[in-house]
Parts: sequence; C-alpha cells; structure tokens
Amino acid sequence: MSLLEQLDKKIAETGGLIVSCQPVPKSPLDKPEIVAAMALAAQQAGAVALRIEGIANLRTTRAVVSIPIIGILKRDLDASQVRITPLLDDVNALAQGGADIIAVDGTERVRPVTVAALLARIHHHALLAMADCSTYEDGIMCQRLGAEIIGTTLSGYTTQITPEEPDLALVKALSDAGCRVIAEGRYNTPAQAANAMRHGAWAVTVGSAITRLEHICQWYNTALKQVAL
Ligand SMILES: CC(=O)N[C@H](C=O)[C@@H](O)[C@H](O)[C@H](O)COP(=O)(O)O
Repeated sequence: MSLLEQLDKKIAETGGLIVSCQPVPKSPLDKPEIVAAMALAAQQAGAVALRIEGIANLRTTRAVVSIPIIGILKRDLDASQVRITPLLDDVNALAQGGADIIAVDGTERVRPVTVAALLARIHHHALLAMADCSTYEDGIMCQRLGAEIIGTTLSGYTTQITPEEPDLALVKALSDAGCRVIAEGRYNTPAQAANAMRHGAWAVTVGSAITRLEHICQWYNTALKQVAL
C-alpha cells in the first residue's frame, strides 16, 4: 500500500488530525527532545501525521515516532519572503533526516528556487510533496506541477492583515478543483477543524492550539482581561 493509501485508511478511521509540533522560537519548549515528546504524545492520542520543522527536531522525532512526518525547514532569507523550505539543499537535508512528506512554499513570490525544481527534488528522493499555498491560483499551479498535497497554510500570511478565522473558502475551492487539501492555519478549535473536513479537506493540521503554550495562554489572558476591564 502506498503512503497516500495508508493515510487515506487512517484518516477514514481516525478523522484526519495532523499535529504540527513547532514551538515558539526561543521558548523554553523549543528543544528537540521536547518537540519529539510532543510528537509522540500526539501519535499516542491518534494523530495521523506530524509536521516538524528543522533537522535536529526531525531526527529526534523520527527516532521515537512511527507515523508519517511532514518535514519543513524555515529560513529567513535576505532576498525573498519565502520561508518554508526555499532551497534544494533544504529538501536534501529533510529527506536525509527522515521526512516522509516534504512541504515547500508554493506561492508565486520572488524566490531563490522555483516550485517546479523543489518538487522535482522531493520526487527524486521518492517522497511526497506538499505545497504550502496562499491562494487558489497558487494551489492550482502547484497541483499542475505535481504536488500530491496542497496546503492552505499560507492563506492570510502573504498579506498585511492576517484574519482571525481560517480560510474555509479556499479549502472548498481547491477541494472542488480536485486537489488533495490539507487545511492548515488558524484551526484553533475542534469545531473549526471539523468544518474544514466538511468543506472537503483531506486532513487538517493544527499547530498553535495544540503545541504553542504561549499562544494558548495569550488567548486566555486576552479573554480574561476583557472581563476585568
Ligand atoms: C504561516 C506559517 O509560517 N505557518 C507555519 C507553517 O509551518 C506554522 O507557523 C504554523 O504553526 C502551522 O502552519 C500550523 O498553523 P496553526 O499554528 O495556525 O495551527
């Protein structure tokens, strides 16, 4: 059975939750052994896959979990706003580090390496490619280029203002167009994640609401402060 078929089966059985274990940078939780522990806990709690950033986190996590890992590498480049897996060497390193699926920025922004070249390198390693997209046009382009999975990851992050709600309309439009869609970005409640599946998502990735303690505390603090005012 191919990895996609295995995932199809697991998603049908358990509902399709992917857990992104990306601590806030410089957080006391930003340590490979803590990322790996969160990932193992997510696996034990029924996650179908994980999303892990960085090679040390990937290697440490790979050693303790058995479910598929979507690997990414984030970089701050001078000449491009593209942050997620922008370079061919990043793809090579993630493949060597044990990723099953590699996600790359799939937007049409100025970039050091084309999406086509990144996807070709992922496929050269015989891995699955996920394209993190911001718009319908990005998604369709990446699907045509051969990305097996289209993520709505970057919707709201290539514009000045990031909305509070997740982009369910984009999930629906891409799913209607025949893409295998991972809904990702601001699915902060179980109800929102379930709604993504109703809008045609193949699976839903949740990060902040499960693994970023500082964000969750901030949501509570904001709500509690409003009562105190
Ligand atoms: C825009 C961007 O760089 N997103 C990143 C991609 O890996 C992560 O910072 C997000 O946490 C992830 O996509 C999950 O989303 P949320 O944390 O909202 O559940």
